[in-house]
Amino acid sequence: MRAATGGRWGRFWEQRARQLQRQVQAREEWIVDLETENAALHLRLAQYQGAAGQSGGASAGLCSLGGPRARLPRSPHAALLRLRPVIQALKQDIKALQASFLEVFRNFWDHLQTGLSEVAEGVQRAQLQHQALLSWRSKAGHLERCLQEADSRYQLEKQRRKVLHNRLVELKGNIRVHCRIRPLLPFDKESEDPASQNSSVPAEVVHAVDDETVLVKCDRATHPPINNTYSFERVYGPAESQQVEFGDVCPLLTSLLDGCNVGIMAYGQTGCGKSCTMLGPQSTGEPVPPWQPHSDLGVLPRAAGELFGLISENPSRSLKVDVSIVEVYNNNIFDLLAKDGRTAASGPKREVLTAQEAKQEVCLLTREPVHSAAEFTALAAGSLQLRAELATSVHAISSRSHLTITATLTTAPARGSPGAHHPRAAEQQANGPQQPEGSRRSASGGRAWPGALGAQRPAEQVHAKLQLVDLAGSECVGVSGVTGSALRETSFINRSLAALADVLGALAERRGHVPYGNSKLTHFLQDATRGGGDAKLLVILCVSPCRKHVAETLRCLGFGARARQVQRGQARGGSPAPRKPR
Ligand SMILES: Nc1ncnc2c1ncn2[C@@H]1O[C@H](COP(=O)(O)OP(=O)(O)OP(=O)(O)O)[C@@H](O)[C@H]1O
Repeated sequence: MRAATGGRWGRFWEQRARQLQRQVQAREEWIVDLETENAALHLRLAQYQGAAGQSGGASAGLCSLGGPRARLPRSPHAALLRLRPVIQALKQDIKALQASFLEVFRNFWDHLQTGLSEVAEGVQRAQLQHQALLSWRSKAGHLERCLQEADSRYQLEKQRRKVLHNRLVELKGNIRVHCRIRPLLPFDKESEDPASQNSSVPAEVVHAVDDETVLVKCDRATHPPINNTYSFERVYGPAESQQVEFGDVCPLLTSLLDGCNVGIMAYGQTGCGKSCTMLGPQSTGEPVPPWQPHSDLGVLPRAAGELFGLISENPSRSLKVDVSIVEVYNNNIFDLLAKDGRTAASGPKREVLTAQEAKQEVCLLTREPVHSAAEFTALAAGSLQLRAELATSVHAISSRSHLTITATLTTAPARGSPGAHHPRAAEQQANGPQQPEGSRRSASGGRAWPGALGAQRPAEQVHAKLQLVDLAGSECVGVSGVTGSALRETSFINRSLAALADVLGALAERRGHVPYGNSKLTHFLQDATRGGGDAKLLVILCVSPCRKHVAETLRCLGFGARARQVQRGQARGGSPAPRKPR
């Protein structure tokens, strides 16, 4: 019983204990919640305190706006009254700020609008330009096609023109004579005797009547009157320029490129303008004024320019130009390019050899390759320094020799040509007879074909030759006043010129024998003067207008008239078949 009662009480207290334990637990949880809430309230309080601090600072700021003495009264109403003007001022400031902001904004807007419209215009312009570009491009394409067509037409016309040109040259005759009257110069007066100076006969007695006629009119008391007219292919008056004169020479260069040998020769009395015509005034020691650098150039530099211009128009032909320069002095031939430049005398003496087909060759003649007009002229100018000159009473720098500048045009050797495999045979073919041991350098010009004999020299084909000849002046010994060795020179000059006249006379009369061999000059110039064929010769008669030289002038014009009578056969290579345009 007691045990049962004790068990009942035990369970009761056990339950009670559990109940109390649960209550304690619930109270602890509640405390935790309260503590959490308390912490949250503390946090909010801190936030409120912070906000109150800021508004306190703002009101202090407002008070400071009112001035140093402004103090917020204790009553809020009074404080508001004191703050009102400040607030009004602030409002006005804000309005002004707003207005200036609006102004700035409006400006910005205007700029933006302008910028946008400019961009739009730019885009429109770019589109238009693009369209224009497209249309120009198509026009350019069209023009390019037109140009190509025009170019091929031009090439065709060029070929036709070449054919016509050659026919014209043939019709005019392969030997042509021009006459150039130089102006009256100060030294003409100085050299005249006082009696003539006072005479009523005009100082100028030679006149160009028109482009083809020259008149010599002179009535002197002690001489029979002269009233002769001569006709030539072209007559130049004293005022006509070097350029005009070259305009008539130029077509011969086209013939040269077509394969014809061309000779251009200045003939006349001493001091009447041969060197000036052929070489330009520099050759006479008179510098060209710098303001007229090209106006006075003679035939040589102009022909060199034209030659290389024509060669460059057709590079596929690969024409090469070799130059040789020779002086015929006292009936001896001197190679001016073989000169080593250190000795004062002329270059080595060369002899004329007559090779097969009666073609002349000068043994061991130096041939210097040139690649431009400038090189050509410089080479000629260098060798001119070596030319024999003398001062006579007619001309202060009188040339005492005949000068021949020869440009040989060669084409590259054909593939498989025998010469290409046999250098010695090629050498002999190009150079004529074999050279002696002692003179090997000269045979090739040293610089032109290094290692001359035995060296591999290609078998070139000679395409054509251009010979520019500045003859020594014929002169009347009485007028030129020369004596001693100069007299001997004059005699050689006059004899060689007489031999030239004889050759032309024989050609004009079609004699069986043409006396080329009578002088080294005529022998050397066979290529240029020989009839029967493949050469075109232009003789430029240079005459003085002066009354004192009238006798020599008449002789010179007579020579020209005789030269005009020479009838020669058709030029070989004169009418090439039209080629396809490039
Ligand atoms: N057309 C011209 N216009 C102006 N001056 C000229 C003309 N032709 C020649 N002369 C001048 O006449 C002078 C003689 O000319 P140039 O030396 O050419 O004569 P040349 O016939 O070659 O004489 P030579 O046979 O004695 O060498 C030079 O002073 C030259 O400048």
